[in-house]
Amino acid sequence: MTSFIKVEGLYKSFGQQTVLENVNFRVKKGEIVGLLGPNGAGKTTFIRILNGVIKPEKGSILLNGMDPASRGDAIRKISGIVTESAGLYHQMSGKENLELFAELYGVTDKNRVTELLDLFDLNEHRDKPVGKYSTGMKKRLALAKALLHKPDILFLDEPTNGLDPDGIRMVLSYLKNYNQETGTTVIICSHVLHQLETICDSFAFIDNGTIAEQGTLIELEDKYVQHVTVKVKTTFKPKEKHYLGFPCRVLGESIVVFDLPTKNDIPHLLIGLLKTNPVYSVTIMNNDLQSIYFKVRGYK
Ligand SMILES: Nc1ncnc2c1ncn2[C@@H]1O[C@H](COP(=O)(O)OP(=O)(O)OP(=O)(O)O)[C@@H](O)[C@H]1O
Repeated sequence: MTSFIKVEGLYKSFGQQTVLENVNFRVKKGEIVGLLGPNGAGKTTFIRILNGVIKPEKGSILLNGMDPASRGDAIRKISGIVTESAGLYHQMSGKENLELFAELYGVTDKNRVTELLDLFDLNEHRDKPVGKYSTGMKKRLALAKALLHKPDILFLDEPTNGLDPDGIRMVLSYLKNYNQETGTTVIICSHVLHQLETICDSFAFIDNGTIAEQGTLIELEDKYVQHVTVKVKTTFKPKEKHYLGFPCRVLGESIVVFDLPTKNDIPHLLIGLLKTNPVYSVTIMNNDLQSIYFKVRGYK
């Protein structure tokens, strides 16, 4: 399949500081990609380069067949961006903000503003000044603003910062639904890994200015998680520190933790346990995005 975004050998420095170094990155159309990395890794810089706001020194970039460095205006016509500041006018109402930006973006569809106010549950607050909006409402309005011109690609820099768990769930589910309904490609930067895990199709890890790893959770798991720790809810109570040769320990009432060389040993363990005891659940404890993130970064 051809890539919607293809980056090869990208370099960017600010003065003496090299921020991005030999970045290679690919995204398929319609994918939601999580861009992860520690503070200062270069995520925002990378997004600004992809969106044509700043230029790299070296490397090739094609986004929908266009080079952002020379075709920034064309790229921004097909992209939406949500950053921390969001660029909303606080003295104006939500509806007035969207109407103003719709005009600036040349949106001709007269129903688009109402459609987005409905989609993001903001209709009730449409006439309230944005300065009086809650953080969650502002985030939803920023997303609505970014989607006014029906972009093919959406760049989101920390879209759930400052939101409570309800707000986070709401924003992420809007995003996922929107992506599924429209096939919009989404690049999302966040430090909250368990949130990304629920909505992203694949992940790219930026470390020391380069993409240290990119893939789906299954691909990353196959590469980084060989040894697995499983938590089993069962009435089985081990009398020894090993069971069927696997190290085990009691974690709490009806929970036993087993260390297995690979996930292919899980069926063998379960068949053994089920001969004598019921098993209510089995959870792998070390194959989540956060565990993989630390492995990619070289932590044990
Ligand atoms: N306009 C600029 N001029 C000089 N240095 C910059 C500029 N923009 C970014 N940097 C530097 O580039 C490095 C990467 O910054 P960037 O904002 O891209 O990182 P980030 O991964 O998005 O970080 P965070 O997770 O904290 O948002 C930092 O050291 C930053 O100080």
